[in-house]
Amino acid sequence: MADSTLLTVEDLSVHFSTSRGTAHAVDRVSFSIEKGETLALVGETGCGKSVTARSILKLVPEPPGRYASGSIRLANPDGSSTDMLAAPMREVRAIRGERISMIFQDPGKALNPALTIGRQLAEVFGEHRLGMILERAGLDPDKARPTARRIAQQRAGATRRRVYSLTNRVTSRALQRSIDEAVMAALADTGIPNTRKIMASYPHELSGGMKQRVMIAQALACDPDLLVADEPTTALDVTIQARILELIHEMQQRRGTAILYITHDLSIVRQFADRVAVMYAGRIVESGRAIDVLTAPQHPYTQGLLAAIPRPGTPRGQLEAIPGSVPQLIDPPAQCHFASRCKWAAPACSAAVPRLLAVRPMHETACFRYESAESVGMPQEDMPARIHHEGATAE
Ligand SMILES: Nc1ncnc2c1ncn2[C@@H]1O[C@H](COP(=O)(O)OP(=O)(O)OP(=O)(O)O)[C@@H](O)[C@H]1O
Repeated sequence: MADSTLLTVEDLSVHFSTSRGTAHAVDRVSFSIEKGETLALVGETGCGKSVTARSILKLVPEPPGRYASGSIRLANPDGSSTDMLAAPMREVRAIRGERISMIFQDPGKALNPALTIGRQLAEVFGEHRLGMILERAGLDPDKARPTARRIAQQRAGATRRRVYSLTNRVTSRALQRSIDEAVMAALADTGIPNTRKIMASYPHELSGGMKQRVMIAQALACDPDLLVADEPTTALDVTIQARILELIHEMQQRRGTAILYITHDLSIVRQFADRVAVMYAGRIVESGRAIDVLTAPQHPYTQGLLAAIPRPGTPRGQLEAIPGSVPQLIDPPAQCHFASRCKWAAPACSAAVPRLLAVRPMHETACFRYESAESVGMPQEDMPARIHHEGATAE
């Protein structure tokens, strides 16, 4: 693992047992994330983005899921690495929240139904942002650190009497005020009005959009090395979306956080991602720097996705949608999954799985058009013809 690499996913396959057979939700996926960079994972619904994201935190339910192959290695500060799939659960749990945090599509899963919002966020702040809390309270970190932890625990459920038995009353009040202020500010940052009322509420008392914002505030407060954001803003209106993206960006600047951003929205990729990986039917079919993939896409699927984006001034009905739908993932045949939807498909495409091949530095695509006929063992006439795309430099 290079010094600058934070996470390396290698040959990851995740299968689900279903009554109809084995669903190959993620099929031999490899990618890496550098420290501080934003990698966007894009693709249509059902192509395996969320399962990939959950695998990083080892959150795929087993059964029905199963990690069929691969490793997910997180670089440690001492130069070693932890394979999230092989590490003991105790170690995986310690990494969740502390080094990798996740914003889920469904906020319900990330919040504890039994605690008020104020209490669960206080715990996160007490655990992960203690330095900032102490500074704001005007306290000496060396003396006040254990006290602050206890107070955060108390806010998160321990008994008041126990905390007061352990702490000095004045320090305790200053800290509690500081934690509450930090929590309120974090909630207000995500556009939540009336933060005091929200802090006193339980998750079930909040709307979906409100819960989503609480979860985002919680994930950002963890100050992780890696934030995995799975369509974090889909349920939110456009102004709030822009604010959330700004907050994520601010944290990245402050902390050097790496981000895996999962989205359908290619305009977000354009604005925020350094690199992009395009997934189709469980596999990565193209990856590269965002600018290269967006301006000179090489895979017919990526080209189709980009052609389907509505542009200002495009008359209705003139958008090029990709014909057909994502194929079955149950016991899939060993072939290019996109062949049935591809206008350049040739016999070679149904005979084998295309490998990811560099078409220029840092830009790879899995399409037989970039293979030579000899390497695939096909007659030239059975190979798909290469096409030239505007801006492409690959021959
Ligand atoms: N618990 C499960 N049991 C069976 N199949 C599952 C399970 N979870 C996911 N899958 C399958 O894995 C495939 C990938 O799903 P995934 O949620 O990763 O897609 P996605 O690209 O994130 O889509 P979306 O954008 O809609 O979330 C889908 O075909 C889905 O049906």
